[in-house]
Amino acid sequence: MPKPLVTAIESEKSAQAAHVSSLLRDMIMLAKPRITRMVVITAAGGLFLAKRMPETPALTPVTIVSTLLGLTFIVSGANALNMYIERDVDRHMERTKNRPLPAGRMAPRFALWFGVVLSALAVPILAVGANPLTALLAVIANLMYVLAYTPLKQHSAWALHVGAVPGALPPLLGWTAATGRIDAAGVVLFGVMFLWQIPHFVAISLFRKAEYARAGIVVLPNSVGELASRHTIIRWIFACVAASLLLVPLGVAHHGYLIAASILGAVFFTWGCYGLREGTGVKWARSLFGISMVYLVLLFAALLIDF
Ligand code: HEM
Ligand SMILES: CC(C)=CCC/C(C)=C/CC/C(C)=C/COP(=O)(O)OP(=O)(O)O
Repeated sequence: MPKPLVTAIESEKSAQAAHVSSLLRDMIMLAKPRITRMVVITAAGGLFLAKRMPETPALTPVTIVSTLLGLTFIVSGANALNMYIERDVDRHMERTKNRPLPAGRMAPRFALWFGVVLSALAVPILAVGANPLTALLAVIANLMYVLAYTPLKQHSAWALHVGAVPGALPPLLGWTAATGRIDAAGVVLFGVMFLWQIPHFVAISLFRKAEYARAGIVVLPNSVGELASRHTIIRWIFACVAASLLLVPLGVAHHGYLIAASILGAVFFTWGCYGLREGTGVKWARSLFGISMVYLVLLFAALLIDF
């Protein structure tokens, strides 16, 4: 075979390989992998915590794998559908403009089908591998995120409270996957997650308020102002920390958790209050966002380790 033909075939093959790997990267990007991973960690928290209850049936590997896989699929599907709906809005924000759809690397129909297929696949996995209640709640979370939260973002800062419902459901889904029931402790886990999301996102919207304004997304700092937003952060951190302690009287967590949750809560709350000082601007808001992540990871770790 003459050399130029071999070279042409090889370069064609390497172009195809590059195309496949870039498509795979974009499919992963559609799923918002870091948020999805964190959501699945909170679901795993609910699952393993419920296992501690004496009346919980033994957790089988099938239940564990189906719950975590089904949730990964349904959350990834929800994220892809959110990106499909927001493909034009995402073009206006620095943080989102390089996503596959606004950057023009992927056809919108592909993202739509990717989201629909992943979400649909999750339903039998959750219904059979865990139970129908878990599948039903997961579908509600998916629909609320895609059809209620996502369009509402353009119209009202209350979208945050709507989006916080699907965001808070995963630990309860972990709980129902293990127990087949909605119990008080599962509801408290839902409550902690719900309350945590308000300071998490108000902090983000403080350091990205100009971007959100440009994209036409209504966020608290642009509707009620900076100071009121900082007060909001403090109130919701307080409620979140108080709710986290309720797991102790409910008997699912013990002294080790109580100490850890109190210390973590005190740090989170103190840092929230620090935002009321003169001159704490974007840098503080960014640090509070970082602290919100560390708080959540360590709170769930303390819950699972407990002693
Ligand atoms: C209404 C609820 C929520 C809203 C509006 C929201 C919004 C956001 C936004 C806009 C970012 C990007 C921050 C930036 O870099 O500028 C972000 C990051 C993040 N969020 Fe949330 N979030 C919510 C709920 C959640 C939930 C429930 C979880 C998980 C349990 C979560 C986990 C994360 C993680 C891990 C990151 C960092 C991701 C990264 O570095 O790409 N969020 N969130
Ligand atoms: C079980 C199930 C299906 C749960 C759905 C859970 C889910 C995807 C939670 C994330 C919560 C959330 C509102 C994220 C931000 O979206 P955004 O649109 O504000 O973020 P963006 O601006 O980065 O697109």
